Amino acid sequence: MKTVVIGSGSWGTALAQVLEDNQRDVILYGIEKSEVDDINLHHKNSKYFEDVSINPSLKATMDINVVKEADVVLLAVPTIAIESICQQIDLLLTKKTIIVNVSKGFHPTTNERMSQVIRRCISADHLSSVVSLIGPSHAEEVIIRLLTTIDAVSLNEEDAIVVQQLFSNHYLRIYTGSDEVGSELGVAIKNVMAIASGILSGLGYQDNTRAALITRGLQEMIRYGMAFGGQQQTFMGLTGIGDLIVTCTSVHSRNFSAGYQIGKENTVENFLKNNKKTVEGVRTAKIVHNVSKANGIDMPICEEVYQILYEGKEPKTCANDLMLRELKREF
Ligand SMILES: NC(=O)C1=CN([C@@H]2O[C@H](COP(=O)(O)OP(=O)(O)OC[C@H]3O[C@@H](n4cnc5c(N)ncnc54)[C@H](O)[C@@H]3O)[C@@H](O)[C@H]2O)C=CC1
Ligand SMILES: O=C(CO)COP(=O)(O)O
Repeated sequence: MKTVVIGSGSWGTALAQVLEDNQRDVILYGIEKSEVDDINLHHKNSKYFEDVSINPSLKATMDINVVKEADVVLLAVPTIAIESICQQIDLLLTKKTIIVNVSKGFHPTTNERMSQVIRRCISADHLSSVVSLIGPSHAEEVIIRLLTTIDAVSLNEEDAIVVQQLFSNHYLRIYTGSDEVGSELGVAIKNVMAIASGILSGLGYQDNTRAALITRGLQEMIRYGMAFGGQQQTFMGLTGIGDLIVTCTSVHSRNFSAGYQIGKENTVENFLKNNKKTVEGVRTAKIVHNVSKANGIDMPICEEVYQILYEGKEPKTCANDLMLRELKREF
């Protein structure tokens, strides 16, 4: 099985190393010469992983033609680049390929989930199926082989098992799943909750507040997910509560860190001016705002995050407004 990992950023590098560790036939494709050279020449990807040596057998390339012979192509690029990369590789693929998606979020203008974008852009002749490899997994920990569990979610169970077998090893355990809607919505919306969690920490709130945020945030994820056909049970799993916990509590999380800065400064201004990192929750907050309004889904935490990011509302006021909403039963 020849696998091409597209995207020499943090997650692409960590997952390509998993395959190299598993002695699979893998190559990493990148568009940044500095990243590709760093991997090939120094066995590092210093931009993302300071002082971490990666498996010296892992090779990277800037030649996109490597996808021609691929059986599996894993897309490890931000959601905003998924459509263009799919259009690009569809011209090169020569057989039915398993496309593995690891991005968490939505298409920036159509609001489609990632697997919907991939199915739209890769022609049927070139697509075996889409498998989403998603769950609680910071690249910074997978690259140093710390124990991690995630899901291979697909409408095609056979392909989900292929991906499960390909990636599983002593430090990465893959479960399979078939609730594509619930899983993809869970991992997308948890990024908005992670921004909220960071904001609350930045404002100085502590453990009680974070527990409340995670618990009530999960309820919003379930409400939104079930409105579009996701199964409640999925939100109790790795792509629901699992990913929500890791992202809302970790300093590795770029979404949490963005929120922390915004909360600490009690304004979004500097973050919007200076951020260069992949913070998927920012665009997701806008999409969740638009879609929940259009469909009458009550998403109070996501709405306050949207107000902070896009309407310039003060974080302190948002926290206060959430607390002073009309009182109600928990369930
Ligand atoms: N970093 C992590 O721990 C995890 C990230 N993810 C998700 O994975 C996705 C990718 O994120 P990261 O790897 O973290 O981002 P990153 O910011 O670390 O790296 C992104 C990489 O994509 C490359 N890229 C951008 N456009 C491209 C294109 N058109 N063709 C080829 N390469 C292109 C960039 O050059 C860069 O190397 C995001 O949706 C993120 O939410 C999911 C789980 C864990
Ligand atoms: O999705 C992730 C962990 O599961 C990565 O989170 P961040 O994008 O916030 O770093």
